[in-house]
Amino acid sequence: MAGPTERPVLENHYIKAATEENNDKNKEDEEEKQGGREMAPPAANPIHRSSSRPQLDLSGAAIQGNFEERDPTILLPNQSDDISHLSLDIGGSLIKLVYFSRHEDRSVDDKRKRSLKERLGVSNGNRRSYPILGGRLHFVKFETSKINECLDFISSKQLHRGGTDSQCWHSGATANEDAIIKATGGGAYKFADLFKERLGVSIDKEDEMDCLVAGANFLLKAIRHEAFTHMEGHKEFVQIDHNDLFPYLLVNIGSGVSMIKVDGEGKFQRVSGTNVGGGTYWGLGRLLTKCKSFDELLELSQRGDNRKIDMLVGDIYGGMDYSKIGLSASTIASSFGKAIYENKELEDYRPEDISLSLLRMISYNIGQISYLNALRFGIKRIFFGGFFIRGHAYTMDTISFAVHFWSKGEAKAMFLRHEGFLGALGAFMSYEKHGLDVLMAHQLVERFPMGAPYVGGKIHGPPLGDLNEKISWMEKFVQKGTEIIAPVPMAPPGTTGLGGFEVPSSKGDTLRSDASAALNVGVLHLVPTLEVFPLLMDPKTYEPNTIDLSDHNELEYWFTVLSEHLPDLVDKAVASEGGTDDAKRRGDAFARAFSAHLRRLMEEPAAYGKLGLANLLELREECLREFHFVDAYRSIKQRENEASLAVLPDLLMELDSMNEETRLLALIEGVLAANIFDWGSRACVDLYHKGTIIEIYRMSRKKMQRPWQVDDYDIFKERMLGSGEKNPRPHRRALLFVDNSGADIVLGMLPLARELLRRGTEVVLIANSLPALNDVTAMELPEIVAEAAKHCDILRKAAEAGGLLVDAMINVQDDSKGNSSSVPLMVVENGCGSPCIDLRQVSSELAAAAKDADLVILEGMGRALHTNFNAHFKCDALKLAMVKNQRLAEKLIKGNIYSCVCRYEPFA
Ligand SMILES: CC(C)(COP(=O)(O)O)[C@@H](O)C(=O)NCCC(=O)O
Ligand SMILES: [Mn+2]
Repeated sequence: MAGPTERPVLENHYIKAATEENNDKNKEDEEEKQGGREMAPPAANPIHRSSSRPQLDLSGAAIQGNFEERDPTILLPNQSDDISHLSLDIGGSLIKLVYFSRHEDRSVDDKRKRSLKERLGVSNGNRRSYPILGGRLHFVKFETSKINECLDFISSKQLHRGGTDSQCWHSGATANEDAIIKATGGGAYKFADLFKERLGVSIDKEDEMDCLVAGANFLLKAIRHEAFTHMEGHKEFVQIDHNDLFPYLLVNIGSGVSMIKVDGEGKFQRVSGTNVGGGTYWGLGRLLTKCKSFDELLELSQRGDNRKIDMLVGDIYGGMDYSKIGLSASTIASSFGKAIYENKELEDYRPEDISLSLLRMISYNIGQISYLNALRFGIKRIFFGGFFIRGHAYTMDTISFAVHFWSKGEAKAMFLRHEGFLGALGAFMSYEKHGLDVLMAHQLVERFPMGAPYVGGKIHGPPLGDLNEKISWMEKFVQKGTEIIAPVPMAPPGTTGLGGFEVPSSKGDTLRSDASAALNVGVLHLVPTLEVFPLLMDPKTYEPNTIDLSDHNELEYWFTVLSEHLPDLVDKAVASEGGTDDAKRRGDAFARAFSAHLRRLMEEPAAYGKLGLANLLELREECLREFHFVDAYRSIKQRENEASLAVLPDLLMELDSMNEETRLLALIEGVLAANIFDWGSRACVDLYHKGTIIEIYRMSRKKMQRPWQVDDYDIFKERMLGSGEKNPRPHRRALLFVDNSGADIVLGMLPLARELLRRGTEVVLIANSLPALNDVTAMELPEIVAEAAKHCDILRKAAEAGGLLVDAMINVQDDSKGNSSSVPLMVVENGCGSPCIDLRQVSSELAAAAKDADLVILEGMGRALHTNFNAHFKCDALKLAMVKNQRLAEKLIKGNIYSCVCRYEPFA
C-alpha cells in the first residue's frame, strides 16, 4: 500500500515563485523577440550561403598575431562557423537537437612551430582522418507543438545543408543534394514529410533504444562530470570508472518510461517500462490544473502541499506512525486518497497541491519500478534520463528517495547532465565517421557561452550567435530591470511550523526561474589535440583545484573578489580596444554577462559541472573572448616587457658577478619577488594604481627574508649544486610553466632558465596559448626571448638551438647561426587561456615536450597554488609563487599577503 515517507514543502515558496513568474514572463518576452530574430528567413541572414560552399563574411576581418608572418591567421569575427551536422530526437512533447559546428583553425602553423613540432616529434595526429575533430557540439530544444520554430531555426542556421563538399559525411552526397538528417523518436516518422517539404531533406530514422543507449554510453565515458546523485537537495558528481560501467539500468523518462539494461556498447535489452511517465504528469496535470505548459505545471508544484490531497499513514492511524512496519505518519498511504472522503470538488483543491501530488505519485512510482527491475537483474546503478526530470531538484530528490527507500540504501539513483539529449546524441553517433567515439574526456572542453545562463535553457535555446546579437540582447535584458537577476529574498528557515528533518533542504525547494527548463549543459568543444600531461603521477586521482568551492563561504568569498575586480578589468578591456563607444558597449555587456554567470553559479554551484576556482577564472577569460576582447592587457604587457628588458643586462651582470650558491638563491628570490606584477590580484592592482608596486618589488628583491612560508629551498639547492664533494648530474630537460609578462618573465623566469641552460639542462618555456590577464603567451615569448638574447650569449645560443630565432628580429652575426653547441631553449604553448592550468588537458606539443623532462617548475598563484599545489609528478617538481591574497595566504600556508612559496618535491 504505502509509498515512501511524506516530506512536506515550505510555504514561503509562494512569494519566491511569484516573483520568478514575473521574471520568467519578462524573459519570455525577451526571448520572443530574440526568437523572432533567430528565426529570420535565410535571406535576412547577413551570411548568405549559396550552393554547397559557404561564403565568407569578411566584414571586420583582421590579422591575428604577428603581421610579419608569411601566412598569418586571419580572423573573421563575423563569420559564423561552418555547420557540419545535425541530428534530432523528436519526442511527443519536445524536439531535441544536437548540431556540430567546425572550429576555424586558429592555430598559427609557422616555421618556428613546425620546426618545434619536428623537434618534439609531434605530428598532426588523427586530425585528417575524422572530419568531426576540431569543432563544437551544440544542444538545443524546442516544443514539438512548435515544430515550425524548429524548422525555421534549422533553416536560418542552414543546419540541414551539411558541411562543405570535403567535410560532408553523407554517404557520398555533396551538401544540398539529397541531404539526410539522422533522427530518432516518434516524430521522425510523423514529421518526415514536413522536413522534406520545408527543408528538402530526408529523415534517416534511427532506432530510439539504440540511440538512447549510444548517447548514454558516450556521455558516461567521455564527459567527466556527467553523472551525479541528488539527495535532499545535495548534488554530487560521480566519478565513473570506464572499466566498471556495465551493467547499468537506464531509465528514460519521456512521455512514457523505458527501462533498459545496458551491458555494453550496443548491448542492451529493454527489460521493462511504464506507461505512467512524463506524459501522464503533463496530461493529467493539464486537465486538473489548467496549466498551459509542462514547465508551468512543474513550477506550480513548487508551491504545493500534497498533504492536502494525499492520504497519509497518519490520516489512517489517527496521526500516529505505523511503526511496526516502519511507516511514519507522514508517509503517503495513497496518492490523491483524501479526495475519496473529503466532500470537495476539483475547484476546492489548489492547483499547486494537485501538481505536487501528481509529481510525487509519478516520481515515486518510477523510482520504485526502476528499483524492482534493478533488483531483478542484480544491478546497483540506475541512471535516469529524459526530459521529465529537467534538472528539477525536487523530482530528482523524489526519485532518489524512492530508490533509496525501497532498496534500503543498496541501489543508487543517478542523473545525467545531458539527460534530455541521449536520443539526439545517439542519433548523431549513428553518422558514419563522426569520430566522436574515439574522443576521450580530456579532449572535450565544455564552455558556457553568454546565452547559457538565461537563454540556453529555453526553447529558443542556442547560444546567441554574433556579437551584436549578444550585446543588444544584453542591453534589452538590462532595460527590463535588474530585478531579473537580483537575489530572491527567502524567508528565514523554521518559519513554516513544519517538522524539521522532513522539510526538503533549501536547494530542493528552490526553483530558480530557469530551472524548470534548465539546460545545464554548455557547448562541447572537441579538441582532439588535447592530452593528459604525461608527467602526472596519477591522472585518475589528480584534482587540479586546491580550493574547494563546494564550501559555500569559500564560493561567496571568491564570488565577491571577482565581482569587485570587475570594474578595473572592464576599464582595461575597454582601453585595450581603443576606448571606443563600441568597446564600451561590449565592456558593459561583458560585465553583465559575467555577473550573470556568477549569480547563476552562486545559486547552483554545480550547474556547469564540478566547480573549482580555476573554472571561475577561466570562465571570466572565456566571457571576455566572447565579447571580442582579444587581449585586455596587451598594452600593459608591452609596457612592462619593454621596461624590464631595458634593465635585464644590468641584472644579468649582477648575477654573473656572484658565486654559484649566491646566484641560485638570488634567482629564486628574483622569481618570487617578480611574481608580484599581477593584474589579477586586487591588492596588486591597488599597488599599481598607487604607484608603489615597483618600490615593493625593489624591497622584496633586496631583502627576501628566509625562511619563506613554504621553504624547501635547501633541498632544491642540494639537488642543483650538490653538497660537499658531490657534483650532481644536471637535469636533462626542465619544463618552466611561466606566468606573467614584464618583470615576472624577463627578470624572474628568464634568468632562472638561463642558469639551467648554463648547467646543461634543456629548457622548455611553457606559456598560455591564449591571453589571460597579464600572463605572457606562447605567441609573445619568442620575441621577448629574442630581445633578451641580444644581451646574452647563453640565451642566444640556446634560443638558436631551440629554433626560436628563426623569424625574430635579432642582429646576430651570420657565423654564429646554426652551429650552436648549446642545449636548446624552446617555447611551447600549454593549450589553455586561463591563469590556472588543468593538467588533464594540455596541448600535444606540451605532452611531447614532457616525455624527456625530469624537472617541472610551476610558477605563479594560478598555476602553482590555485591549481596543482597538491599535484604529484613523475619527476622533480618546484612550485614557486608569491601569495597576493590575504585569505589564501592564511588558509593555504598559514601566512600573510606577500608570503612566498618555494615547494620542492624531488621524485623519489
Ligand atoms: C588571478 C591570479 C590567480 C593570478 O595570479 P598569478 O598566477 O599571476 O600569480 C591571482 O591574481 C588571483 O588569485 N586573484 C584573485 C584574488 C585577489 O584578487 O586577491
Ligand atoms: Mn598570472
